Amino acid sequence: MVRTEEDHHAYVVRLREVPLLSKGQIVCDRFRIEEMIGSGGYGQIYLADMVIDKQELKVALKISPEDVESPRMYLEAIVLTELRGVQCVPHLISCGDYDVFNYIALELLGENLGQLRKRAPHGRLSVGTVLRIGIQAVNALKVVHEKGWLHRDVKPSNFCIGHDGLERHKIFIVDFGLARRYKNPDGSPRKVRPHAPFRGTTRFMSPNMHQRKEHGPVDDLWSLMYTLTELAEGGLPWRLLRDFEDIGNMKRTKRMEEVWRHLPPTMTSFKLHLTKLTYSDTPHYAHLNSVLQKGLPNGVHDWTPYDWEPKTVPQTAPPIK
Ligand SMILES: Nc1ncnc2c1ncn2[C@@H]1O[C@H](COP(=O)(O)OP(=O)(O)OP(=O)(O)O)[C@@H](O)[C@H]1O
Repeated sequence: MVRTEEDHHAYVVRLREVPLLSKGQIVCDRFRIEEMIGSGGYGQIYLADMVIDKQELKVALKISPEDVESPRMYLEAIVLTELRGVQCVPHLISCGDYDVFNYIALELLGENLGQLRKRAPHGRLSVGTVLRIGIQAVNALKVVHEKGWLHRDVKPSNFCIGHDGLERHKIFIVDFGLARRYKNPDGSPRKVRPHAPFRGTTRFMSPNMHQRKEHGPVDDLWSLMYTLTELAEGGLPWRLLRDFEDIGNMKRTKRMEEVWRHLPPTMTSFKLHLTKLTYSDTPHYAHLNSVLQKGLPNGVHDWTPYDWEPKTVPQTAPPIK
């Protein structure tokens, strides 16, 4: 099915607003729908109860209409299968089809970072929280890249915190529907395409992606840098621009140091490292993490509560690995 741009817009609005499943509905004899907890351009996410061995487990059920979006969900299921056991990725419980939908059942997570930022005072998270998010996110991307995948849609709403308790101190990466394998089976990078099709979310994509250059691990890290900037500063300078080329131009010309009013000057080293990398280079993840670590305000440690956690977390809690 080919959709015009207006059709697609109407489709996305409908997906975001109108739940396709209703409370109490049983999906595949196993999942009882509670409520819709998220939606995007390609699907809806529900909180559901899954009955196993007479016990109930709360899960996230992501559904997507079985049409042009099917390949995206198949791809997501493949990537999540390969990433099973990786801590910063939600565990894939099962996948399949139901009625006119494809579905994947996932470990239930908490709110996404976009929601947490919008709810925070002045629409910003504290620097101590954002830099520690950055450290966890760099580690998460390192694992995904080492498994041979690029995420290609790194943005605040694609990171969630854990569902409850100490899990709310952890950051998970979600939505692998735009992922791409960039390594050959022997570990070498795949051949560079002269013209890489546009993928991801314009606001967060790297300057290279604006020029439709091949995506590499470095491009996910550019998107992470823009993600951290939005979380700490409350927005990105190009947030009101609509034109793809105008946004790309502003990314190339705007000095990020002028944008970082809350993030520390050490962020310059983060950006500098990215500017030196090309498609096939392996980023120096440990260097990026040490830059973020150095910028942490005095008195902020791994176990210091994040902005959304109660301030009563025991100060002796073990550091996050
Ligand atoms: N495992 C999960 N547990 C709880 N909430 C989740 C889970 N996975 C995703 N979500 C929520 O649902 C939202 C949309 O999920 P996702 O990005 O996977 O859908 P999408 O349709 O591909 O979205 P987009 O069009 O933005 O790429 C996320 O931002 C997050 O808030």
